[in-house]
Amino acid sequence: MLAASKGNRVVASQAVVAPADQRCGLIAIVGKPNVGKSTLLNALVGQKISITSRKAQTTRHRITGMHTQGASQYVFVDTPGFQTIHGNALNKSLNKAVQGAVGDVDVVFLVVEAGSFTPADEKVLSLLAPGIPTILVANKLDTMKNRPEIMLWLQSMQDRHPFAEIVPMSAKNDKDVQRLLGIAEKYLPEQAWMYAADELTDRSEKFMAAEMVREKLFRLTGDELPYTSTVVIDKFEEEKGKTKGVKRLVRIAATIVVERDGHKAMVIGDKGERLKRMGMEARTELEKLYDAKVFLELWVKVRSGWADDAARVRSFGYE
Ligand SMILES: Nc1nc2c(ncn2[C@@H]2O[C@H](COP(=O)(O)OP(=O)(O)OP(=O)(O)O)[C@@H](O)[C@H]2O)c(=O)[nH]1
Repeated sequence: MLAASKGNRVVASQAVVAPADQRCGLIAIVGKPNVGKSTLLNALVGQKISITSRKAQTTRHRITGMHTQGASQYVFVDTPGFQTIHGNALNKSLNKAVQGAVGDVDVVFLVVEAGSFTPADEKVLSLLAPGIPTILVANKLDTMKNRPEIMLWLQSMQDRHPFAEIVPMSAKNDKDVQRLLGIAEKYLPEQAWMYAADELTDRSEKFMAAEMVREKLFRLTGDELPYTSTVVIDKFEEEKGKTKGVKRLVRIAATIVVERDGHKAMVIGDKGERLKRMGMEARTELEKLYDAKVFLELWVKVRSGWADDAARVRSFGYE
């Protein structure tokens, strides 16, 4: 129920935060293996979810989770390559693509074990694009008991690199995690949220499917179609790829609900051309977003006055 309680909390805050006052930024969590990146991510997000961004410029990232609190939305991205850095891979597979993945985030959390900074840590640090604020997360502080030693180490870290911040903490301590969020907040650009504040459920991909069809619907019908038209997802089923390297399959059936017969004809278009195009475009984009094979069926239905009918709206799953 973590997601639900979180959802309630952030929805409440959403009501008072105007888009002009919002902050939203992409954060890459990097570090050599076993320093606690996953533990930290899970603690920051509340639960691990997989969702992709609506923002075109972030398609190189896989969004692993987000956290919305007060006026700020933290969007955590995966950086393929960094997560698997070890041994020989350091020299072989660390290439420009990996660097690119962290080249356009707003903040980097470089996670290391407090009290230690090995050549592997150094390597990760050297791959970070200059100019992006990097917060050194000195994790597993709880395992270090010697205070003077910690102070000396922190000092040496300060001398080593112009980190934006150095945060000694434990990913297993909720207060520390909150403190990290507070410290990182000022590095999030002042811009509107990319996601709804409560978009933290496993229904996110389904939500994205409706959004995508809706986007095509309005783009391809121009201003003719009233905004009361909507998209309902009737079916969203996924089959995991059983073989390694084979993409999972997502089957979606969606209904575009319009108010009048005239609107239905408009959506379908001449010989069904428009509806076909909507389906094709939405499918292509969803395949990219989900990194999956997508089958998308689109239907159009007329529901006169449906938008005024609260019970019916509820039955469509909009509450
Ligand atoms: N004592 C202590 N242990 C921690 C802390 N954070 C993580 N760990 C432990 O460190 C181990 C590695 O944590 P992960 O979160 O899997 O580390 P990771 O960096 O994601 O590892 P890779 O997936 O190999 O890159 C686990 O056993 C965690 O329980 C911490 O703050 N204190």
